[in-house]
Amino acid sequence: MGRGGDVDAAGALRRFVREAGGCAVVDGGLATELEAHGADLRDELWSARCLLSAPHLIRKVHLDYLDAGANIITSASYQATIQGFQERGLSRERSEALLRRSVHIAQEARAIFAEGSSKGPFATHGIHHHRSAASSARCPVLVAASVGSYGAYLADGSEYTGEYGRSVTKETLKSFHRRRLQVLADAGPDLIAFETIPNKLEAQAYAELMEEEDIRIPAWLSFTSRDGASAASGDPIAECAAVADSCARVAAVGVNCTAPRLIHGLVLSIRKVTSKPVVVYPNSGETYVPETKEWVESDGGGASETTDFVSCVGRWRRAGAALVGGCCRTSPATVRAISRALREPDGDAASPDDDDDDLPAVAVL
Ligand SMILES: C[S+](C)CC[C@H](N)C(=O)O
Ligand SMILES: N[C@@H](CCS)C(=O)O
Ligand SMILES: [Zn+2]
Repeated sequence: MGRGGDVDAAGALRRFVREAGGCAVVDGGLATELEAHGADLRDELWSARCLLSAPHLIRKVHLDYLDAGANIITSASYQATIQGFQERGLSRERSEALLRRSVHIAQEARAIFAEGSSKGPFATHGIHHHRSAASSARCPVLVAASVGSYGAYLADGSEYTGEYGRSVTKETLKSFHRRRLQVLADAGPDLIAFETIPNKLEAQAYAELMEEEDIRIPAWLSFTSRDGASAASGDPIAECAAVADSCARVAAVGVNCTAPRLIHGLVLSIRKVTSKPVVVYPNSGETYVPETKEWVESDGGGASETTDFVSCVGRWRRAGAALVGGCCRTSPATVRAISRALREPDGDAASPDDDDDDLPAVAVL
């Protein structure tokens, strides 16, 4: 048994999910919402660029997601790496400070939101809004430190293919992520979100790093998929989820930045190999074009899929999802609708889903 043998990260997250009403709301796309507010992310650093140029905008977007009912907000560190910043001429110290800053900005937003909430239902940071049930005092907001995959750093869209080349081994990935993970963990987030993972190798690297660095902060491992059966690389999703299941420090496992139409089947496949909470935060269903860093409508869905996104939330929950949010090209409006859908009687786990027959019981629900 590893050093994490006495850790029950999944149990702690299950308690949080229960406090949140049985299914927690994760925020929506951060980078694409920054873009919607005018940030230009056509850059190798993508959203991490805003840590340098527009930290106030990052805080605003976090606040918008909190206003929309998010129980968990995710830091702007997805594409923030020490290597990426150093390639821009920043010192190691400054690079590490920017990583810490990403977590602190989210924590600042949470504090501002809490202060506004305590002044009454319509007083949050001076904006008249409808206080959501999800943001009740009973359920504290969690800050997740985002760790984007090695593919994110490559800035070539390989978080959607998992094609890192033969020379990239598990050790390469561990040494790439090690210091970054230490710095982010030291900044004091409540969770670590290893997200947009395209292959099993990177999941193994993360699980080993959590043990070797004795990271006590619960983490989730969230994969991308293009076919609904495997991670982007072609590694079966069940094998990827099993890696997460075998690590006591991993609190949840799931899928993000994947088309909504693939989510239901992926949740069912993941549930077959783990009783850890399942997290899903699909993108809009559009496809990312790395060369132009733009999104285009997909053949199989696109805009109409986005419209249907929220109507699927109850079904995903009945399939076993315990944390639901949005990824790229989703917005605070999406998160508000998810939050409402989960609070509706129909959004609960009471009605059995035909597809769930052969699945183990999940304690969180
Ligand atoms: C999740 S993708 C849309 C992030 C951006 C990508 N790594 C790039 O730099 O092009
Ligand atoms: N947390 C990141 C994920 C990108 S795939 C974001 O929302 O920008
Ligand atoms: Zn995304």
